[in-house]
Amino acid sequence: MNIEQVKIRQLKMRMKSPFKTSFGSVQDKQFLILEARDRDGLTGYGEGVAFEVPWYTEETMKTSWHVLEDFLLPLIMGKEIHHPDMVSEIFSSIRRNNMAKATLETAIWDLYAKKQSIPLATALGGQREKVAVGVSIGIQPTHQQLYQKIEDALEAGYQRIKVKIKPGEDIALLNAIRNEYPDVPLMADANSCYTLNDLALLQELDQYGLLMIEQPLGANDIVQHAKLQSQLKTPICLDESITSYEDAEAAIDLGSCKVMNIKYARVGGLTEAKRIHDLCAKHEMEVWCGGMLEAGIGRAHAIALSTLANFTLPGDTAGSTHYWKEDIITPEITVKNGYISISKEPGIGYEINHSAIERYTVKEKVYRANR
Ligand SMILES: O=C(O)CCC(=O)C1=CC=C[C@@H](O)[C@@H]1C(=O)O
Ligand SMILES: [Mg+2]
Repeated sequence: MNIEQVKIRQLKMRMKSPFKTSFGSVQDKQFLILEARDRDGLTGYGEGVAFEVPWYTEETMKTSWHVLEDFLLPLIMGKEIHHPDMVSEIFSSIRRNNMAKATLETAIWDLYAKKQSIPLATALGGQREKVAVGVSIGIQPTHQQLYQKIEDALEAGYQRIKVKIKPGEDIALLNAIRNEYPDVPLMADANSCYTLNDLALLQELDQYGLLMIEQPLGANDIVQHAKLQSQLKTPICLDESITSYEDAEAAIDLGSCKVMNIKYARVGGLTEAKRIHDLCAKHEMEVWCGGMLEAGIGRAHAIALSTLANFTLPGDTAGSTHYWKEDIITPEITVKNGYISISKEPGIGYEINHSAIERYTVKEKVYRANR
């Protein structure tokens, strides 16, 4: 592969309803799409998942664009790239900025798979023909509205329900859900809103039979989670804290979690996500694929990743209609009986809905390799 042209677009897409967490709310989602074309005229696509506000990680859509334009594209364009695994090595001189890196790295994985005429899932070493899917439900204005969302999700076949909790909306909320749905596979995501001072409260959550509690403590913490896990029955799942293979290694060594949420964008791309997956498999730690409220291109990458053997738990890879009136890929991603079937088409396995992309684009810029 030799990338001769890259187009970065900023898209603005309205979600069907706002997605609210302990740190903020999003409805008009703005994000990047990157198209990387190589000398043979084939194009790979990546999605930049950083939000407009740095509340999940330190990156934003704008920092991603800046880092791509000024640092990452110059390292890649016009260079011979034999395999996408080379990309993370090439990027190693640039610290962190993982979501920016993943935007370009995933486009190169898509391009690579298209060049080989194989599905991206196969290129990554995935073997599943379908992947199990759960759903993540943001904080709702009332319990009734939350129940309605849970009903809809169960009806659509989703295999587990994830709800968001925060101080003041935790015990009472889970209690209410468990009264209505005693047996539903349920987990709670705290997005780092507790500290070890909340130990007693977190221990109270043990009674609700949660599959896991996601990221209860600090977004960068690995040490305190180990202390907490040793005093909780509920398995801890780390999300924000795991930004690299080394973080995953430390969390396994210290016993900071029993489950890991792998988001390829949070760790800098599919190659690093695969390494973390393999490490977890070696240590018999189950993993699942997290989501970033992506549109179809980012979702397709996450779904391909989820075909690896140790993604044994349902991921946050809800189908297109869960968030969007119209997705930017065709066909749209559909969930049947709790599973998404893996496309046999080359690359991400979905066509790009160019007319939708054009309509949602608010800004774009083209970059060409210097010859
Ligand atoms: O993409 C999805 O469907 C799941 C989204 C989701 O739960 C999250 C996306 C982004 C930030 C967080 O709020 C949250 C998470 O922490 O996993
Ligand atoms: Mg999370």
